[in-house]
This record gives sequence, C-alpha cells and structure tokens, in this order.
Amino acid sequence: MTDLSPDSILDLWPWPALSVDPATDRICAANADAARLLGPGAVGERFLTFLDGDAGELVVFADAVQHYGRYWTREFRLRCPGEDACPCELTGAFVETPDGSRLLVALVRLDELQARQDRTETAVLHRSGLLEWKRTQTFFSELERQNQLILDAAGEGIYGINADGQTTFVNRAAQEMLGWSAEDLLGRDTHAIIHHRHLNGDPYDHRDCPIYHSFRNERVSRVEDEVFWRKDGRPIQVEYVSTPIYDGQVLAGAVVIFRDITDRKESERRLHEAMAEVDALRDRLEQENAYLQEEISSARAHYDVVGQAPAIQRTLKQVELVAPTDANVLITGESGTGKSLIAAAVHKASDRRRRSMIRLDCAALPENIDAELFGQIRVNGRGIDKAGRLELAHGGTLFLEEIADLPLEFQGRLLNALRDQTVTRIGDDRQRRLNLRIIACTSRNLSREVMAGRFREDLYFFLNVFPIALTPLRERTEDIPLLAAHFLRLACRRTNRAEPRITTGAIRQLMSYPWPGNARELENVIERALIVSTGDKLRIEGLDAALPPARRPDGKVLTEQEFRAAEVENLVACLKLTGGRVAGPGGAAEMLGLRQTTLYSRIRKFGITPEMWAAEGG
Ligand SMILES: Nc1ncnc2c1ncn2[C@@H]1O[C@H](COP(=O)(O)OP(=O)(O)OP(=O)(O)O)[C@@H](O)[C@H]1O
Repeated sequence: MTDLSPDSILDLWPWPALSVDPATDRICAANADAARLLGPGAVGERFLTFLDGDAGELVVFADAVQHYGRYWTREFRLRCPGEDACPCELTGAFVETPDGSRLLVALVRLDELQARQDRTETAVLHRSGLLEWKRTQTFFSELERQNQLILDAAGEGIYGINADGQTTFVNRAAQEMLGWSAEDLLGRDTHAIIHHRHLNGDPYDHRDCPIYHSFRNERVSRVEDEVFWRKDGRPIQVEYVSTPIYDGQVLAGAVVIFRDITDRKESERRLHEAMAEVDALRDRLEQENAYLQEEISSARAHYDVVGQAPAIQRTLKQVELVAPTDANVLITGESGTGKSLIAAAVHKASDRRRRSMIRLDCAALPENIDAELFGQIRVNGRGIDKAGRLELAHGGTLFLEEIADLPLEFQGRLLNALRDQTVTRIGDDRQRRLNLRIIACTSRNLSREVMAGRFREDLYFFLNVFPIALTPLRERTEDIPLLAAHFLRLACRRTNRAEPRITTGAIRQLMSYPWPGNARELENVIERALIVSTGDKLRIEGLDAALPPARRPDGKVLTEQEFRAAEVENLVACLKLTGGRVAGPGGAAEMLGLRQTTLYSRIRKFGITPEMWAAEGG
C-alpha cells in the first residue's frame, strides 16, 4: 500500500511542490524538485522569503485557495538561490493533516513552461515541416522522373550545361550517339570532351563555340555542320540548337538539342557527286549528240574503204596493225584521198570504237579556238558550261583534221594538253583527266611546215608516231571503176533512184582524167552525172572543163611561194567561174574537190575578197 500522507504525495508530484503551515507561513515539507529549486535548507524557512511579494498578497492567495478549494496565481516571482527572481505560477490546495491544515503549493517556473511551449511548437513545426518537405520531395522526384522519361524518350540528343560549362544532365539518345555515358559527362566540361576539335583536326576554342555563346551571351545558336567527338574517337556530324536557360532572372546555363546527321551528310555528298557526274555526263552526251547529229547530216558518212590497188591494200594493212594500239597516227595525202575515211577506219577497228571519234577541223576553226579545244565554264553568270573537243573525245579518239592549219599559238597548248592527258576549261581551275587517242591528218607536207617554222617540231613528232601516207587517185587508176560504182550505188540509194549503167566509154573517160581532187572529186562527178543522166546509162560531162589549169601535172616543180601564188590564182579563177559560189553542185568546193569548210577557210586565209574574182572577171 502506498503511503498517501501529504508529504509522500508531494514526493509523487511531478512538479516542485511544498506544504506550508498557513498559520506560521513556515515550509513543512518540500519534494525533491522543490528542494532542487529552492535549495536544500528550504524546509523550516518562511515561504515568503522565497517569494518576491508581500505577506498581504500571500494571505490573499491563501484565502482564495481556502475559498475555492484550489487556486492559482502568477502574481509572484520566485527567488531561487543564486538567480534573479523569475516569474512563476503557484497553484494551491488545502489539505487537513493530523498536524493541522496545510497549504499545498505547486511551483511552476514560467520560463520553464515557456521553454516547454517553445519545444512543443518547434516539434509541431518540425513535424509539419518534415511532412511538407516529404510531399515536396515526392512531387519533385515524380516531376524529375517524368522529365527524365520524356528526355529519354526523345530521339534527339539532349544535354544541359551550367554556367561553368559543366554537364548537368544528359539523355539516353545523347549517350548512345556519343558513346559517352552520363557518368563520363556529368559535372565535367562538355566542350573539352565532345567538342574540342574541328573535323579537320584544328583545336576548337570554347570561346568560339556557339554553345558557349548561348550560356555566356544569352544567344540561341543554331548550327548545321559541326562535329561532336565520340568516346571511341570517331567524329559524328551534328546539327544542334543551343538555348540559354534561366533560373528566375539569372542565366543558369544552356540546353543543347542535337541530331546525328552523318548519314544524311554522306547521302547528300554522294547525291551531290552523283548529280555532278550525271550533269557532266548529260553535258557531254548532249554535246556529243549535237556533234554527231551535225556530223551525220553534214558528212556523207560511209566508212567502207573501196580499192584493190596495192597502195590501198597496204594502207588497210597499216590500219589493221595500228588500230588496236593506242599509238598516235598521222595520215597524209592530197585533199580528197580518203584521210577522214582512213581515220574512221582506224577508230572503228580500235578498242575505242564504242565511244565517238571527235573531229576537229583545224582549217575551219571558229573565233574562240580556246573554248572549242579546251571547253569553258560559266563565269560571273556569263557564257555556258561547255566541254571542248578534247573532253568530248575522252575515252575515244580525237581526229585533228588539217592539223597544219592550226595557228602556231595554239600548237603548244594543244601539245601540253595531249601530252599530259589533262584539260582545264577556260575560266576553270579544275584539271580534268583525259584518255585520248590522237589521229591527225594533213594534205600539206608537215615536215616542210616544220622547217618553214609554221609548225612546232615537238607537236609534229608527238603526232607522227605511226604515219600513213595515202596515194592520190591518179596513181591507182585501177580503183577508179570500183570507186565510181561504189559512189554511184551510194548516190542512188540516197536519192532513191534506179542505178544507171556505167558504160566502158564512161570508165575510159574517168580513168584518163588526172583527178586533182581525188576520190572526193570522183564522188562529186558521179553525183552530178547521176543528176544529168535521164536514161539507164550514166552520162559523164565536162570533166576537162572542170580541170583547174594550175593543178594540171605539167612536170614543172614550183617553189613554195610559186605554189601558194598558183593556189591563190587557182582559187580566184575557180570562184570567177562559179560567180563566187562555193557550196552546192557546180560550186567552187565541188569543182576543186575540197570540202566547203576547207575552201571557206582557205579563202579567209589567203585574204581572197569578192573584189578579186569580180575584178578578174570584169
Ligand atoms: N578508198 C575509198 N573508198 C571509198 N570511199 C572513199 C575512198 N577514199 C575516199 N573516199 C570517199 O571520198 C570522199 C573524200 O574522202 P575523205 O573526206 O576521207 O578525204 P580527205 O582526204 O579527208 O579529204 P580532205 O583532205 O579534203 O579532208 C569521202 O566521201 C570518202 O568516203
């Protein structure tokens, strides 16, 4: 059983408490807390000595306790030994004991109460703060998780950098494209890891970097053709947008969104190359086509070489021998002896036959010889891109007709291009590779042209690797009947006419004529005869009248100067006869057995003007 005397109750009381004899105001007992508060010698002392108040107030308090059974007051301050008086709350109750009535007083220091109150409030605040913080944390981590999910789902590489250029986040696509993991990059200088060099190996100063500018100078940068360096050392071509990001008003860094465009760039490059190639091919094909059309319509192109004369047979053997090699061929022979025909035969029998034989008539060059030979490119929006004859002949054969007529100033340049097998179009700085086989021909004595200083010796040697000299028709008269029949057949086929007979008389007539114009002249004579022949026999007319006097073989040897003068005289005489008409049947070209272009070029070269033949005529 617990002893429930007032003194023992005091001991159980969890606050400092006393029992006071109200009659004497003496402290009868004090529990341990009260003894600690008031000092060990408090029992027996007057209660008032520990209170900062007068006896009257204490009597009022005791009366109130008496009256209400229990009462409390905060009117007193407690005087504890060694301390300043402190505010306190006294709660009193009366009890009757065998020793008389006692006033039980519980003492509570208000500062202690306040401290408890504060602690309680702090605890409450702390508890609610913790909860709030937890809620916020959950919210943010959920937000972050969602953001991360979104970032990771993005196909573009995304990374963030702070204002010091250090990586703050990096999404999965970025890690996959770069080969660098988040651990490799987070908190480190991104520029130094992935953006430190240009593609050509030059260092990339971070101050020049558009990403750096976006978080230093608050600038959105869009870049299309830079590289990021992968962990394995390989560059990837990227396009990126770098945008400054703000924390409130403060620039906090930048976010970079990038895409790997290596494949795209590679496809673009290939496409570009393919387009350029297609352009070049189309260009070449168009020009080749135009050229061939021209050839077909202008030339009476048939490549069958007719003739049984030993000279022709020897020529055919030479053709057979040289065709499969890539050796340059120089064909010489009088006008109309079949130089073009033999050149075509060499090309046709060569491995280059699948490609064209491109002709350049040096006796009839246009004004812009350079562009014609080497091609040109569009400069400052003027002119057109055009391949020259050399380029057109790439992979095939270049046939240089009447090479002796090529002006001296072009001979060196042509030789260089042919020897180096490269060509640079006028206005261009790109060298284009060539693969050409050269066949040249001339009706002049080229070594004599070299001696006279009109033709470069080095070009002569370059061209004259394999010479083929054609024999004039007058020295192989046995071929005249064959050729006449051949030309007649062609002309009839062309004009869709029945083939008239060639009488022996006509053959005799043809064989006794000296043929200064050679096979071409024979061809023209046959064509004219076909026009004038109405019956089934071919009528050959006016052979002698068409014979130019200066070419008649009279055994006299002419000097070069005399020969030129005679040539001019002959041309003028011929023009006089035709009334200045060069082309067409009965024109000067036909009469002389020359191609029209050759004749026009000679008229120009010798400076023959209409006044000359008109004056001679008048
Ligand atoms: N042996 C031949 N067989 C068949 N046709 C020939 C023969 N020789 C020449 N011809 C024909 O004669 C014409 C003139 O020949 P080609 O144009 O080849 O002579 P060329 O020597 O090149 O003349 P030019 O020096 O005036 O350019 C052509 O129509 C050609 O086909």
